[in-house]
This record gives sequence, C-alpha cells and structure tokens, in this order.
Amino acid sequence: MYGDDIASVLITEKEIHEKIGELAKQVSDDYPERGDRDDLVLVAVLKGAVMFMTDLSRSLTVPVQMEFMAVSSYGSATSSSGVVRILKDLDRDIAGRHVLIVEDIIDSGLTLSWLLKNLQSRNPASLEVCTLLRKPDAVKVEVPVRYVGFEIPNEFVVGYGLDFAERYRDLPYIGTLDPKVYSS
Ligand SMILES: O=P(O)(O)OC[C@H]1O[C@H](OP(=O)(O)OP(=O)(O)O)[C@H](O)[C@@H]1O
Ligand code: HPA
Ligand SMILES: [Mg+2]
Repeated sequence: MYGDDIASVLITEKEIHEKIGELAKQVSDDYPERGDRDDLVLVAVLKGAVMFMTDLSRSLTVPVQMEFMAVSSYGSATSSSGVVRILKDLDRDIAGRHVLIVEDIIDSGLTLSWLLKNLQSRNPASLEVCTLLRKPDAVKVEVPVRYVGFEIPNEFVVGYGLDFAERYRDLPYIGTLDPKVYSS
C-alpha cells in the first residue's frame, strides 16, 4: 500500500497495541467508575486522534463518554503555523466533568497549549492529556501531559491517524515518509 512512499516503520502495529494496553490500564486506575452522569469525558482532536481514541476507549475498563473537537493548525504543511482554528466545537458542556484530551501527537505543542487554555476556561473538574506520540526535540511550548505513549525523533511521521495532505491515516503502523513525497 502507498508504493514505496514509506521510508521506514518507526512503530509497528503490535507495539502500538501493546502500548495502548499499558496506557488504558493507567487511565482506568486513575479514573475509577463514579456512576450516574459522572463518566470520564474523552475529548479527541480530529482527525488524527480518532484511531487512538477508539482503540484506547475499547481497552479501558471504566465507562467513558466521547466528544470530538476539530482544530487545525497544519493544513497540508509539515510544520505548524501556530494559528489554531476551531473547525468543530464540543457538543456538550464539560463544566464539572473529568476530561481527558486524547491526542495522536504533540509536535511543537502549539495546538495542545491552545486547547488546554480553551477547555480550562470551561471549568472542568479536571483536565489531563493522553497522547500517543510526542517529539521532545520539536517542542516550542511546554505542556503538562499526564500520559505519553512514545517519545519519537523530530521527523515527520504518518499512519495510525497521522496524515500528510490527508493521506496515510489508514496505515495500521507509524512510519516516516520518503522525502520524495514532500518534494513531488
Ligand atoms: O504540537 P503541534 O505542532 O501543534 O502538532 C500537533 C497537532 O497537529 C496535528 O493535527 P493537524 O492540524 O494536522 O490536523 P489533523 O489531525 O486533522 O491531521 C496533530 O493531530 C495534532 O493535533
Ligand atoms: O509528524 C507529524 N505527522 C503528521 N501530522 C503531524 N502533526 C504534527 N506533527 C505531525
Ligand atoms: Mg494533519
């Protein structure tokens, strides 16, 4: 699939699913079931985090509610513009709720930094972040992140939700792109 566009596989499908099992255990331990109308609210940032949210939620042993927000700062570029736009807001009020933002990747940190401020202003009972990937060498803004799957090198990656110009999200693993893809 995708010819020889993928230069290398950075994280295999098996490694992703093992890591999700570990993260799900931590999250389930940290957010015990509270009962009526007080389920943990997972907020996934579209589109990249969809695969991660659906797999993570199915590995949790506590009930969750799912909300989606779409913000975009990348478009079809490979580095963040720093300008975050809301494309779709939450459907429900999160005041007084325990909220966990689910992200596919923290790169510069600009998107998440903006999102944390935005969601915090809605007065949730708690607000934490769970990201599958983080690039420590790319960070421009430090953001507090409770759960991190993998720290990865400062290279543009695709697959398992992550795109380049909307392609490659459907790959089951995470890989690096051959530079010819950027230049063509
Ligand atoms: O830490 P940052 O440098 O801000 O980058 C991280 C953000 O960039 C990507 O989203 P993108 O804007 O590409 O939207 P998408 O999920 O729809 O691909 C990714 O899903 C994160 O939300
Ligand atoms: O490395 C990346 N790949 C795809 N999308 C991204 N958004 C931020 N960083 C990346
Ligand atoms: Mg993208």
